[in-house]
Amino acid sequence: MSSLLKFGFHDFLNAQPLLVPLQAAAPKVGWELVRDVPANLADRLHAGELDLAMIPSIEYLAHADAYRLVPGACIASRGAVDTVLLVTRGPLEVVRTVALDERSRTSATLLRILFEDVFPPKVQYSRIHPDITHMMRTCDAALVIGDQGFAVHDNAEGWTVTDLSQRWLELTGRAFVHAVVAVRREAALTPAMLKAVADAPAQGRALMDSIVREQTKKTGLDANGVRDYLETKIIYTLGPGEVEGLEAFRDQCFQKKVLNMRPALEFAE
Ligand SMILES: C=C(O[C@@H]1C=C(C(=O)O)C=C[C@H]1O)C(=O)O
Repeated sequence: MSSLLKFGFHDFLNAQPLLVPLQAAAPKVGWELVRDVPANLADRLHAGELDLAMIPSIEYLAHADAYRLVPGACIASRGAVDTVLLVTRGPLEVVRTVALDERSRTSATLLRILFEDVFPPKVQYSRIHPDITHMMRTCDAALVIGDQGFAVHDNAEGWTVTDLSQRWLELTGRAFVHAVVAVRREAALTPAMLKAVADAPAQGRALMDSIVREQTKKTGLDANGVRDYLETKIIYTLGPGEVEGLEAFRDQCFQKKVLNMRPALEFAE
């Protein structure tokens, strides 16, 4: 009897509609869920400590030779997502230093792609703990992802907030794929595992009332806001439009030399 596969997942609000059904499936399909922040999950999958994981999409693209995509589920958005935000004080042309949320890999890359021609040359990036007050005290701008994003919308400091997914849509006309489920090539997924991932978006939708109730309690956010975010901002199904968005991101990364090849997307089966 083989041991349980280790399946890494982040714990942001946006992950809950996938995380809840995948956790419920664990005893039946034989995986153990491991929680960590997205950047750490990427490093742990790369090191072979995890067999599969929801990782930043740039990490899948950068290591496509070692991974396959698990079909059916992702974290994507089309237009304003509300939680992947560039916060700036003053005009963009004078930005010299940018604090990057240390948990992010995809949004940090998207930021460079979107703002390369807008920021003055030689902008300095540093990865730091996602505390917006600290970030803005130490840098001219900050990239915030995940639940921390909710806190910056109505800031009293007069900061300008730019939604990166909205910018991406304006630039490309496409959805943006923030994170995907990647599996190491040597790990074999059973048909039950593949089905559990593919079914997770629909199951998450069916469980939405209880997820909204629980997450409202946990985060202290407004219940309608939580529901709107999970039901209308985040896209959980990796469909043809999301695959096109991921390919467009890959192509932009290749053009801007963030990637040194244009890997074909290969799915686990
Ligand atoms: C939509 C979001 O996408 C997240 C962004 C990630 C990244 O920048 O690497 C990783 C996981 C995603 O859940 C968010 O942060 O709210």
